[in-house]
Amino acid sequence: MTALRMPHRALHPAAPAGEEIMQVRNLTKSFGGRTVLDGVDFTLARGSMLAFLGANGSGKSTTLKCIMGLETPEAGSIKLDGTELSTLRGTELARARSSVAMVFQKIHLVPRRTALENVCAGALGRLSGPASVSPMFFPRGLKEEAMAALARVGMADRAHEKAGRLSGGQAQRVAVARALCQRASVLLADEPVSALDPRAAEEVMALLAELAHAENLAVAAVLHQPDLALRHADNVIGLVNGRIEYSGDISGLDASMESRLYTPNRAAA
Ligand SMILES: Nc1ncnc2c1ncn2[C@@H]1O[C@H](COP(=O)(O)OP(=O)(O)OP(=O)(O)O)[C@@H](O)[C@H]1O
Repeated sequence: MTALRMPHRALHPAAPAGEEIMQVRNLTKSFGGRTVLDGVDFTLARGSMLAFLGANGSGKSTTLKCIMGLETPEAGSIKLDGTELSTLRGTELARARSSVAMVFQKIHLVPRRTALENVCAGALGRLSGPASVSPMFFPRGLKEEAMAALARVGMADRAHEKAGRLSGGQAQRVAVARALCQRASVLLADEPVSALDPRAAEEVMALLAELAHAENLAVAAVLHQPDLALRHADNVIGLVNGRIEYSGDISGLDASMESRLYTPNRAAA
């Protein structure tokens, strides 16, 4: 397993830790007349990691999809850096969205491209001309930035390996490096470690927390394991049937709260 090597210097100078970068208010979404998100409120702050917990179907992924614009909420407000996303169109919306990166459970790397090329692809939103259509034309500065991002996640020595030859944990770290190369200030992770073995899962969670704190990223991760949240997250949103059951510091995630979040059909009873 590749050792994590993390220089302390931040890759991109950022705003002060603790600054609220995203405010979500009254997020409401239904599918086929069934409400799956019911007035969800939360804030993402730079320099901290928020974990979304809750039983299957409680609305965790739908929350992230609404933020990413992959689902359209019926009501609610999503403000990024103070700007309501639903008021933006075209290039303004694209620019705002490019500051939000996503990491998925099924790692979306191009397997026949190298780790370095995959990381460079994080910058596609700001490239133009030939560089935007072929890795052959990626500028040297971008490759240097991508190498720094790979070093940041402990993967510099695998930069020229095809992504398809990496282990799940290594591939997920490359996906995180791609988000760094996107220069995102918000990193959303939907079950980022569900497909990884326990040790790789621990390493990737530690990496996400370390990046949140050292790079001043606002990280939000959907997790299925409360113990991972306890070890790595700063704050928790606990959902039950699309409603917030718990919102606050990780210290409030005790055994009684866990049982409230995971008792089958509790809210439906
Ligand atoms: N595109 C869709 N069409 C219809 N129903 C959907 C759709 N997406 C999600 N749902 C439903 O919305 C509810 C919330 O789903 P969501 O995926 O957000 O839950 P989750 O908490 O992420 O669950 P899991 O832990 O199983 O991934 C579920 O009942 C799900 O079946």
